[in-house]
Amino acid sequence: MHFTVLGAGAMGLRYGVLLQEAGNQVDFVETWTPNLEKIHQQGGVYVSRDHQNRHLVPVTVVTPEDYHGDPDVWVVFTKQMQLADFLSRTAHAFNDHQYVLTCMNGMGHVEKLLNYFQPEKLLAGTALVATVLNGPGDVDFIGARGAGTMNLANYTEQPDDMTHKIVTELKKCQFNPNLTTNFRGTLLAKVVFNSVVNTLCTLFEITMGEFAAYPGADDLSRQLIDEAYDVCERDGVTMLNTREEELASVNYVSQVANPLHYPSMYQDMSHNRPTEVDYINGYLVRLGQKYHYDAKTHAFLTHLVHLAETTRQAAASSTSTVTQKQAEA
Ligand SMILES: NC(=O)C1=CN([C@@H]2O[C@H](COP(=O)(O)OP(=O)(O)OC[C@H]3O[C@@H](n4cnc5c(N)ncnc54)[C@H](OP(=O)(O)O)[C@@H]3O)[C@@H](O)[C@H]2O)C=CC1
Ligand SMILES: CC(C)(CO)C(=O)C(=O)O
Repeated sequence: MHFTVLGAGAMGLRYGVLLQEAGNQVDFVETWTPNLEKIHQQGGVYVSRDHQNRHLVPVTVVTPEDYHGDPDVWVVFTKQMQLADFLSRTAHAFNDHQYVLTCMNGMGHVEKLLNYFQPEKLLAGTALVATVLNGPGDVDFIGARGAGTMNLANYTEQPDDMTHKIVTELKKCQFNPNLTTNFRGTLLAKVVFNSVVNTLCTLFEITMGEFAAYPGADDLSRQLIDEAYDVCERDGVTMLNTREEELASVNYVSQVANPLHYPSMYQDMSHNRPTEVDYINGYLVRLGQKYHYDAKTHAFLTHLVHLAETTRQAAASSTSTVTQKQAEA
């Protein structure tokens, strides 16, 4: 099959490189110039697994404007706030027979994708796998091959032949895909998970294992899970897990699967980039407001993340002003 990956960052590279290794034709489309330039200059991307075996994998990557292929499936892995720009710049290459698959965190992407793709060709899901971009053209797949899992569902909740073909290719890559027929329940399970783990680990600059080792972690998780479930249930979503199962999943992924991982939100915060919090905790707050439900803890955490972003960005820009003045003196 022919896959084109929109976003050659951490997760885009993980999916694209493994789909390519499984025998598919894979192209990448990227808007981040340093990444494009580095990959062109190196003749590919450096791939490691758990910081080991760093090796060069040849990949084809171009800007949206230079892309004129016609893939069977688009695989979309941008940050939520980058997606609208990616889509409008690549729109000339989209058509009605193409499928689109995304496992981005947060909510907001589905509506944007539906502006370009047929509802019956949209598959979305979640990826319980950690990946780190060390820098342009250099990616680290965290966790042993086949250790992670993913869930996916058709927007229409009606799998067709192509859905099964896509699942077969994902299986070959050992992504362990679980196909469900509950679209919103599948996506929101990960939003709830990320609203606890990504947000708290980011605020306290700790790994998932350090969070789970805190004796009060279950109390913190329960409060956020309860509020999130109160919101989702008001919206009529059939959640995949019970509240207790969701807590068990937070603990399993944090203690066993990825104890040493700093979630992707931390990776953004620590590099003074904006985070996806408005699409995770912020999404739950806005959804609650539709039903006059005040998701107070999620609102508070959303503010705390923005406060930390603002503080860090102000500190970074004052350091760069001082450095510039020293250079000029
Ligand atoms: N990483 C993970 O483990 C997981 C991520 N996801 C989700 O997948 C989607 C894609 O995320 P992900 O693949 O992590 O993100 P990316 O690796 O694609 O993010 C890279 C973006 O960050 C910015 N950036 C700038 N400088 C650097 C640098 N030195 N190193 C890395 N990035 C830099 C660039 O954007 P700019 O120039 O605009 O700053 C770049 O486009 C998101 O929705 C995410 O939540 C889901 C599961 C796991
Ligand atoms: C790897 C995982 C599951 C950890 O929360 C993730 O989604 C992230 O880092 O954003």
